Amino acid sequence: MDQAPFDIAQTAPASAAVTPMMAQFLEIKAINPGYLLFYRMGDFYEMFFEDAEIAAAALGIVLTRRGKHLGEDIPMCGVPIHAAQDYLRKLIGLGHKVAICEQVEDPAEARKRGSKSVVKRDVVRLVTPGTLTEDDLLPPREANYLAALSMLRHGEADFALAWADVSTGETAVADVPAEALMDELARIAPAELILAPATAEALGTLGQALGRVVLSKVEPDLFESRKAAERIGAVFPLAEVDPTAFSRAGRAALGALLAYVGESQKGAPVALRAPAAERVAAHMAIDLATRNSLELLTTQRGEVRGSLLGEIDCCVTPPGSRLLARRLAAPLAQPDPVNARLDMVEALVEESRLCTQLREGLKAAPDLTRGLTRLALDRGGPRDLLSIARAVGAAGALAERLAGADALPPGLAAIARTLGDAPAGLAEALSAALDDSPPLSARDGGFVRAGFDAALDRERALGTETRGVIAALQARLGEETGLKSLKIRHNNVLGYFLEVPAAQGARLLEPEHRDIFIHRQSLANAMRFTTPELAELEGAIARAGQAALEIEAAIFSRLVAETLAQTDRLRATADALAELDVTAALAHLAGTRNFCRPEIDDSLAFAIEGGRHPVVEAMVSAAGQPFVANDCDLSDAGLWLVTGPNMGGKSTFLRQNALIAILAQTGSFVPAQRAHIGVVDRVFSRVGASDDIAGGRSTFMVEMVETAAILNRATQRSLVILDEIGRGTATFDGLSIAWATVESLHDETRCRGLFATHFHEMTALAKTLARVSNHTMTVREWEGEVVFLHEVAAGAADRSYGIAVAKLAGLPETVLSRARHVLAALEQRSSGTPAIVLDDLPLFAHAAPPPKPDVNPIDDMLDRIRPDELTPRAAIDLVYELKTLRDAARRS
Ligand SMILES: Nc1ncnc2c1ncn2[C@@H]1O[C@H](COP(=O)(O)OP(=O)(O)OP(=O)(O)O)[C@@H](O)[C@H]1O
Repeated sequence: MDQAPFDIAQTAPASAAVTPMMAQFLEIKAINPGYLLFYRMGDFYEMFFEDAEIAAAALGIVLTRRGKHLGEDIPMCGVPIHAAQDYLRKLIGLGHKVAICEQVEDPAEARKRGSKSVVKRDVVRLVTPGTLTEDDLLPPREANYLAALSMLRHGEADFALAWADVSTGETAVADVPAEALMDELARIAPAELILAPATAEALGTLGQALGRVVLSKVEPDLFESRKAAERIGAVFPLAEVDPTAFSRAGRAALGALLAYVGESQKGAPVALRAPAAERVAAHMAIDLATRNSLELLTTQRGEVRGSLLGEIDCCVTPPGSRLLARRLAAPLAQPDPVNARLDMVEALVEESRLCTQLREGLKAAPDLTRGLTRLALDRGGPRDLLSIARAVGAAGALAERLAGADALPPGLAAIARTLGDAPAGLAEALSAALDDSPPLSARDGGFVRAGFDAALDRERALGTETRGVIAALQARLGEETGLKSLKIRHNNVLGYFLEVPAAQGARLLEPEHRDIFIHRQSLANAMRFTTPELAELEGAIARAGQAALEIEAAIFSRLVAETLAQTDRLRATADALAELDVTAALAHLAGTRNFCRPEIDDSLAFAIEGGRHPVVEAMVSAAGQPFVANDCDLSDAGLWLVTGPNMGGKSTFLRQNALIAILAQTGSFVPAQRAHIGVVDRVFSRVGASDDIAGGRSTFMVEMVETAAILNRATQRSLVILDEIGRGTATFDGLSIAWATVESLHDETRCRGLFATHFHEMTALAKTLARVSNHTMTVREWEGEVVFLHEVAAGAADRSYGIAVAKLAGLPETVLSRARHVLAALEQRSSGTPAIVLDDLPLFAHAAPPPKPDVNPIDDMLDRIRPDELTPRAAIDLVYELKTLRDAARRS
């Protein structure tokens, strides 16, 4: 511990030059710009100057002042070490980056250099949103990506992205054409994106659209592609990763990523896996607006609950959930790999007993990847080792279970082989050595099983025996001194000591005892002593404890080394476990939610029978209502114009078809009776009129920019979902834009599409455009009320029932009746019948409110009475109240 933690204050008079500690602080701060410096002082991390102001405000902790620097007070705040993790989580969550600066020498060493010398400190770790490895800083079921974006103005690719989840080691690289950049970033959704300042500038305001991503601008040097090759070579063996296999931009991005991760871990090895080279075209492209509108991984409020992922995630392990999220974010774009996944799911749908058993078995498999990474970074503990042992054990059992099944599809057979190849010997060695519930950290010992190591058992026995001897000593000294209340106790400050009540303490200071009892401390009620014999026993316990700790530390290191030597097999095991979990979860989902296997091929089919929206269905059935399934056939460039009342279910219908395509290409069964889909290369889903105030674009501007993106980028293979495009401007402008958009999608793009609109005029398009057809959400009118049937039928709606919906929403009757009046006039005008022009309507002359209905207050009260719920007392009160009402009525 630092002996002079506050020497900033002690040795810095107003006029003084910079103190040695302040000099050290400033030097470390200068080489870590952009980071809040957690500066270790004793049991606290302290922050100074602007860091203190930022952290105090962010964490809601007290900002104090301590000492002076160049005549000014130094703002300071601090967090205790034991709670540092919580504060770190908060700061990182707010997008801050933190440099952890520890004391890196024993204070005794510093003292040898002179009483004023400062303990050496150094930054041991940079904590940034993208480089977290600690379990309590990471949500277990979500990946946490760090991405590096490189930009080449000339060359093989415009941009390249390299990204990694530092906590699991998963790494990937992809060349990304400029037009696909935002889609890819939306897919990966990194927590932190590193880029050179020039790249940031080129992105301009696009960067803002990335939402919660923390942008870390770094030296352009980091992206130098020649240095990158060296860095790649230093981290991965050439046999595993050939730097020349990547494009120049890809190398630059990967090199920068490795450099940044290396720097953040400060000398610990970069524990990443050989990067997978990803092809952008291999995935269905889904841009950010579509992801948001379809609420794929999170809702628009940023919650998993209520999103598609939240609804379908039945995985029983966190790595399974992470893999499912990754797949859902990047559905495949070729039929074969999709069908291979579907074969696996189908096999488990058909073998539901096997599926249940596998899911049970998977529950026993802890998350081994994150533990493995922590061990590689020297940040792991005995619990991580035990998790690995248990996961491998579970893998073995699952492999056996799979081996018992016949005719597994190739994907499941491969999983069975990998699981069977899990390092069982290692798991046995770990389980034999480790206690069943070991502590988190190896530092305190106590995690090696009794009977595992003879030398350790001996030292432990010595400690235990000596404790027995101490108990005997207490009894003997009590006898010898005649002080029955004499007790031997232990605390962290004094170690072992004898304690007697204060009144009896004086006896032990008398000459006959003085040679044996050495006074240590006087308290109000007690006096504390030691004896040479006790000191010796204490020494023996400490030596045995120390020796035991050293033996345990050596065993731990050996086990870690043995585990890390199996890294490749362990990672393969982890991958197979996650894939099995996802497959079994999708099979379970298909079985419990009545999903069907989609037929996926190269055609341009899009034929859904009895399709449902998985999230709305769950919501509606939770409320005890049935969900109405609907067909949709857009095969061969069909465009459906969907009209119908507000609240009729148009948006639900549109989105459910996009979700069915996404689920199908993820390799999942789909909520439908039958589905035939020719692979979709991109899905666009737009809802008219949502604004982007933060991005500085008006409602209508957003709508038009997005419509332009669709018209420019959709292909014949795309699926386009447009929900009320054109509603954000004057009726005729909106109608003409919507009209022209549908024509262009029909004639030029020739994609499959669904278009919901309240512009009934557009239904005329079906007469002129061959593949446009009209569909409507059916309603029934009953006693002046509208009943939504949620059924899609051929044909066009004749009205929007907006006023009926407004009534449901509780608009006052005066406003409703006025609206009906205006509507009738407008309808008359547009149908060309006798001209009531709008000017004729007394627009601002409100109709008088309808007279209040005549309610007799006595009847009203009687209606409200529930006799069975009345106490005798309340009944009497009621009789009085009724009489009062009757009297009042007579008077009026
Ligand atoms: N197929 C269905 N079966 C049962 N209930 C449904 C169905 N579709 C929609 N609903 C219910 O109707 C509500 C409104 O649906 P939706 O938002 O799709 O209507 P809409 O026609 O798009 O309305 P608006 O034009 O006002 O945007 C949903 O929240 C859901 O509760």
